Amino acid sequence: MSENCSHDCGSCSADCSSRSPQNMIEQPNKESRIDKVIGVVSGKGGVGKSMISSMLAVNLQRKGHHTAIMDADVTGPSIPKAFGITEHAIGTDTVIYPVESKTGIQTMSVNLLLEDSNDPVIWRGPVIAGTVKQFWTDVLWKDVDYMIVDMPPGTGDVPLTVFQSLPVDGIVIVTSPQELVSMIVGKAVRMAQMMNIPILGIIENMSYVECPDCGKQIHIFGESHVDEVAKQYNLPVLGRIPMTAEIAAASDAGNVEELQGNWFDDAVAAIEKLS
Ligand SMILES: Nc1ncnc2c1ncn2[C@@H]1O[C@H](COP(=O)(O)OP(=O)(O)OP(=O)(O)O)[C@@H](O)[C@H]1O
Repeated sequence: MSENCSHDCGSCSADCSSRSPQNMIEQPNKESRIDKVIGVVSGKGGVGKSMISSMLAVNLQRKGHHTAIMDADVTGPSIPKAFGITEHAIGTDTVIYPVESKTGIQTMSVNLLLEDSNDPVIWRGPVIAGTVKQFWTDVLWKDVDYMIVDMPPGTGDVPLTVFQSLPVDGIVIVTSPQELVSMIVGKAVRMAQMMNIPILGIIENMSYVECPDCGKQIHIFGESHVDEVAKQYNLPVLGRIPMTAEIAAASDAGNVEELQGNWFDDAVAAIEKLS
């Protein structure tokens, strides 16, 4: 325990004996039902974490599970755009209702609450972290089998809040071949261990480009090191997602629910095993 311990574990990440993460878990809205919560994390921005979060939700929903996405990336919210959601969330004095995507995935994002979704969110860390907490406590999540939480990149205030306040059942780490994979995975692993949260595995995005003529996989960022790193931390690789024009176009046009492909099968199976 730190000499200056204020006994407020919410503002401290020290791995000490007096930490009891379970005690800090917030209660969801009393009418919500949320079974499993899966966090999607990455070491830095732009590796495709939001795209992967969206596709995990899309594939789980396709398999008949009631699915939700919480966009905890408050300053860089991308979920409504990926799903083509333009309406605002509505609420009463006591609850906020999530907005449903075309296939019925329940979504909540700060962009659904802003008057103009182009407005920047210029809030300090504790306000952002408080917003994410409210997404859990004040939103009425109806009958959710799997909630995917799209985390902001890194290991800052908001991931810490999510890990401490939400009963996260597992995390998926997203990397890309050009990242310093070993260091980034190492940090995510350590954070999850400190919070006692299981790691389901690693997904490598933008792994390769496939030649449209011969089908050869071209590793434009160089050979991947994800296998070595996965072995080092004893984690499975849950997917290698190619860089494709279809993926880019679908997330830009709000059509992620129309994307086909079996790239997420292993990750979905790992999530389903949580039940
Ligand atoms: N496999 C892929 N193939 C093609 N485009 C992709 C792929 N993955 C992601 N993209 C595109 O890259 C951009 C960044 O992706 P995304 O928003 O999911 O990243 P992110 O890691 O969530 O970023 P941030 O954390 O900065 O919000 C998006 O325009 C997305 O459509």
